[in-house]
Amino acid sequence: MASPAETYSTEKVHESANFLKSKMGSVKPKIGVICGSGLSGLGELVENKIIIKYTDIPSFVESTVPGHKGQMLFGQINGKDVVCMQGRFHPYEGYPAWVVGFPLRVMKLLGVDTVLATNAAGGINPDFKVGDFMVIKDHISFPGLSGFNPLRGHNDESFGPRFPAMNDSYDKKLRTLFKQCASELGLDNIMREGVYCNVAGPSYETIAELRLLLKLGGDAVGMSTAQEVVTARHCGLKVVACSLITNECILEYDSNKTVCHEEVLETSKQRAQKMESLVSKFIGKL
Ligand SMILES: O=P(O)(O)O[C@H]1O[C@H](CO)[C@@H](O)[C@H]1O
Ligand code: HPA
Repeated sequence: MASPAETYSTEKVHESANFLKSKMGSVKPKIGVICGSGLSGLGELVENKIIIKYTDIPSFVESTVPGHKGQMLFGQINGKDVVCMQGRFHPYEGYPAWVVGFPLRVMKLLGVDTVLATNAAGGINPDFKVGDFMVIKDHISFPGLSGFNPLRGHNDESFGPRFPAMNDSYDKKLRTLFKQCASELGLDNIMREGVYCNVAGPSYETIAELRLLLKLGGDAVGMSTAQEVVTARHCGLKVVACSLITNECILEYDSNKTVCHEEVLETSKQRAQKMESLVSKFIGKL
């Protein structure tokens, strides 16, 4: 079993990438896909799959969350070479922020230039419905704002600058293309765009916290993605990201509803096929 490296080192990221290069055969991925909770089915789109368990990759850690398979796939989606993370790492699993972002630097070294991240998220915006897709326009990362930033510590200049800009994190042209693909598939009625609030988890939010997120301009909430996006943007990868709204956020004290991970996984299962069609079409157009 791979154990988490104590601190980030340039050698370790090169070691992981070199290991993967020795396994990925003739695949030359320019596109990296990250599967969110319950969305591992996106990996089924990968043809001529080469499968590598995270636990076999030097300096990778374990994926411990149900709905995250914990393996890296190489192959083709809709004719394009891809690397696909079937499962991601979350800060609440106990991993430092840089460990959560580590695979993005590995992807960069593998030749990736565009990352498509997916996630499961709660819908804060009252107009959103369970089962909607939300292309992410921007994020608010509460862990990031309070110091849990994947770039904290020594800056590896070989990847990017000490103070990278994040105002253009979610690529406008890719967002437009993603929405256009949704239109072509007749998914306009479930396609939204909005701000993803990244919280630390693993407890879901209180009503007062959700009301705060709504007031701050958040449309959806989840416990991932921001650390990956910050790491990706730091090293110049383009990013497009899509949330699946898997559950309603409870904003009223007299509600008798609640949220649980089983509901999250169930919604993901129900929407898996639509997400797969959308991702496949989008990748085909990159
Ligand atoms: O963001 P992903 O990995 O899709 O998963 C989301 O679903 C889990 C909670 O149900 C949390 O891990 C949250 O971040
Ligand atoms: N809150 C936080 N993370 C989540 C949620 C939620 O409601 N749904 C899926 N991931």
